[in-house]
Amino acid sequence: MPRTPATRLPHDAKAGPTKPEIRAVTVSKLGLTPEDHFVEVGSCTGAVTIEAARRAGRVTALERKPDRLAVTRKNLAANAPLDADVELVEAEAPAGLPDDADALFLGGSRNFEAVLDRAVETGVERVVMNVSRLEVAGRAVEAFRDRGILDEVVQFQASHGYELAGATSFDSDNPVYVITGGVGDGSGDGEDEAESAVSAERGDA
Ligand SMILES: C[S@@+](CC[C@H](N)C(=O)[O-])C[C@H]1O[C@@H](n2cnc3c(N)ncnc32)[C@H](O)[C@@H]1O
Repeated sequence: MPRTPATRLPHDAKAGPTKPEIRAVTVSKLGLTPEDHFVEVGSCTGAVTIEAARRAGRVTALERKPDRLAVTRKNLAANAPLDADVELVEAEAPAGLPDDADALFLGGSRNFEAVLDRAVETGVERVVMNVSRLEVAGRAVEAFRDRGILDEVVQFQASHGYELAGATSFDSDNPVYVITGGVGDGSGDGEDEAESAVSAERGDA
């Protein structure tokens, strides 16, 4: 199998990029295939957009800040050729979200509840949201659970080794919460699951 090229990000934005280790986990959770229409909220540097464009057939990337959308565009060009048809949209989601997404990634958290509502309405199969702030992560997990679309929450924290006095010490990145779910995949049976878990803990028959 040909080796996936490294993602080049010569152009910088004020936020991002999502770190390579988190991108690897994110695209794996999204399970992208060439049949998929992948939609991203908050493309910023385009780091996730580029990796998704190597896997999905179609990519729609939304970014509310025009200067950051310009960075997405430039970094995409720096990684050409990419297999997917890529459309960049300047919009603050849920505005601008297409109705036919198979996989949705929320890298930006503005209006995330309304974005999740749209995901439910339009039946998005796979939804992944990355959050670094604790309070937002808590609200986001509740929002997935309330809509019956929560599969799992994984917290990642990578540390990078560096040489110190002939040995290896580590610099740690901030932790990131990767929340995954989706519509119609049998996930998140909401109240039923919650009730059985509580019963099991209480030792009910
Ligand atoms: C943490 S950055 C995303 C980093 C990106 N994954 C990368 O690797 O560069 C979040 C971005 O989402 C954008 N954003 C937040 N909420 C948004 C929304 N509802 N619609 C569109 N863009 C949004 C912000 O402007 C910001 O650029």
